[in-house]
Amino acid sequence: MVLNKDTAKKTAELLLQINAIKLKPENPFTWASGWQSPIYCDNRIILSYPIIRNYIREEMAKQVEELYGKPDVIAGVATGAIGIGMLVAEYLGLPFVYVRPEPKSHGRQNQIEGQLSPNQNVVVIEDLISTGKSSLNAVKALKEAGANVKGMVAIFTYGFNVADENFKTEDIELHTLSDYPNLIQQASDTNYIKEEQLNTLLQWKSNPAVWKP
Ligand SMILES: O=P(O)(O)OC[C@H]1O[C@H](OP(=O)(O)OP(=O)(O)O)[C@H](O)[C@@H]1O
Ligand SMILES: O=C(O)c1cc(=O)[nH]c(=O)[nH]1
Repeated sequence: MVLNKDTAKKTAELLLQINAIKLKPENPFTWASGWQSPIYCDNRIILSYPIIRNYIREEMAKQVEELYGKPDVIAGVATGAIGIGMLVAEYLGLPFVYVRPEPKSHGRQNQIEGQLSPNQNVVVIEDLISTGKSSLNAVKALKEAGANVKGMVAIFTYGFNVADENFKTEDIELHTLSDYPNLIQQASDTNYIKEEQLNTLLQWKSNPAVWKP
């Protein structure tokens, strides 16, 4: 759920400006879920732009504070949200941990890196939600470590039903700076996407799990 319309529009505009939105309908991207997609939103690129990453950091930090006050710890979902999660934690003056997809196979065999104690209030930072599987896998690890997961703030969501259902099942609140409708609106207003590409994107969005070029 998008909390602030202006932030949603501005974030979409910035993602387009830094070419974080990639379109490849003829030779689709393979997503973490295994889905084939004509679009890829690479939020990692934000970290390469100091002014834009400061904007994203501040908007995420504001949402964390507005929704949850001061949690004890900020957790970033590895690897995409380690950088931005750390920036949000730094801005709020809070401790930071990051959560691997699975425990490391050597060393200390940690899945959660950093210091986390049972019963601490944690807000999770994620860069992007497709199915929500990666983020909720991190939530599961945090809960198993005894954390009190208050909710999640992410930069972008495609807003798929499957993700909504997954978050509902796990009883985790999700807020995002921007989402797919805002991105598409902004991309068509600025002629970033052509009509033919827009049609592909609309068709893909109606049934992404089985879409083929
Ligand atoms: O909602 P989902 O279907 O789980 O997909 C979204 C996830 O995919 C990306 O991570 P990726 O697995 O590409 O790894 P990375 O963060 O290490 O780049 C992204 O950073 C999310 O964590
Ligand atoms: O689902 C994914 O793997 C995914 C999609 C996307 O647009 N961006 C990203 O970083 N990951």
